[in-house]
Amino acid sequence: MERVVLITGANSGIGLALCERLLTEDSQLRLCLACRNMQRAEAARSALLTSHSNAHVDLLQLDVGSVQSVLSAAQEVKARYNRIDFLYLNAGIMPNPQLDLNAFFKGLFSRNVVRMFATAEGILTQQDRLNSDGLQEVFATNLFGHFLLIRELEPLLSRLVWTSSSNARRSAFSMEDMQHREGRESYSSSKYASDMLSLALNRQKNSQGLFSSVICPGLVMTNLTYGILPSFFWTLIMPVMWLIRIFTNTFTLTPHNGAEALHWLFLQNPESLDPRAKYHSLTSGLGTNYTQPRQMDIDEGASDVLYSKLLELEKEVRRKLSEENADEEMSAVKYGLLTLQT
Ligand SMILES: NC(=O)C1=CN([C@@H]2O[C@H](COP(=O)(O)OP(=O)(O)OC[C@H]3O[C@@H](n4cnc5c(N)ncnc54)[C@H](OP(=O)(O)O)[C@@H]3O)[C@@H](O)[C@H]2O)C=CC1
Ligand SMILES: CC(C)CCC[C@@H](C)[C@H]1CC[C@H]2C3=C(CC[C@]12C)[C@@]1(C)CCC(=O)C[C@@H]1CC3
Repeated sequence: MERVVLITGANSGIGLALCERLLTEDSQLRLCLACRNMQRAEAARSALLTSHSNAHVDLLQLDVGSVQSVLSAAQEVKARYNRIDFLYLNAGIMPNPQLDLNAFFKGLFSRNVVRMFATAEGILTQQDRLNSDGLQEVFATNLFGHFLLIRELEPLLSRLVWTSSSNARRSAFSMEDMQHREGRESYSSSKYASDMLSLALNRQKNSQGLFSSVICPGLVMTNLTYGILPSFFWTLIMPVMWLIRIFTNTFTLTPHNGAEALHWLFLQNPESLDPRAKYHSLTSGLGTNYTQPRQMDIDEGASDVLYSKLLELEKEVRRKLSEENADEEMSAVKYGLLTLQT
């Protein structure tokens, strides 16, 4: 039977590499590339069809950072498919990243140097902003849009896989400020929230046949990392990166390597997976790829609280949206009446 796989943020980086790997694994697959920019989506589709000429590759317009776009895209998915075998929640952003060079050089000579290279703890901050839905952009894109998509598509779903990060950190997340309006680690906070949400989804939905997993791709050279340091700089220091890989297997570096755990999960029976584990893509000093589960630092109770808070926020945004739509209808009627009178 043809399996249907939907991938958000599939037009570049790890998402696109995953598409390549899945098509190589199963040529009968129906892939749906959910992207915000259709030109970039078309380019990705062409690239995939060059290497897999008979592949079924569909495109879906989806901006996960916009409530209206998620709701419209979900309608479209329901019209097109009667089930989604795998939903990869991969789209993500890290806007305006700032590297603290002082902390980086201090870290180089500390006991935490390997940890710093693996997680970027203490050396990376971001500047976030409000989007047009009145939500923090990083939270909306990396977490809430995906949550809404799952809620809309729930009856069609069986497997969810989140692209999280080693940068996800408990101390960056606050339940009182889940959108991270206050701090400067919105990326870390959103990724920790996705880890929690995955656990909550497993607790709430496993009995109904829905399973969720989280992965960490390691440090990968993509548009996201080129936003932290320019691509020429990364190319320049590539020999150093290969050297560092001997000490930390988290420097996966290529999108293909980074997609290792995403691909590995595609081959696993969901019942055999640990809902409290994050599955890491790792690459050894000799360049061998493998997947390793590592326990996440998460409370089950807290994950349930986050789940309820997301449900509340969902209600609120839906109410706001229907009020806005009603207002628009009213003014259209008023405008129509006015033009009729004149
Ligand atoms: N690179 C790394 O080292 C690591 C990456 N990750 C995570 O991996 C995931 C993939 O990122 P990566 O491949 O590195 O980076 P890329 O920037 O190459 O890929 C991100 C993808 O997400 C898409 N995207 C961003 N915002 C939206 C949106 N609002 N709606 C729909 N799609 C959107 C991008 O589309 P567009 O091209 O239009 O911008 C792009 O296709 C992210 O979740 C990231 O946080 C985690 C750990 C490490
Ligand atoms: C000499 C070089 C190796 C210096 C590079 C220093 C930093 C730019 C990087 C060290 C650890 C990296 C890292 C990320 C970005 C680049 C570093 C901060 C991520 C935050 C990228 C996105 C993620 O999700 C996790 C990565 C963790 C490690």
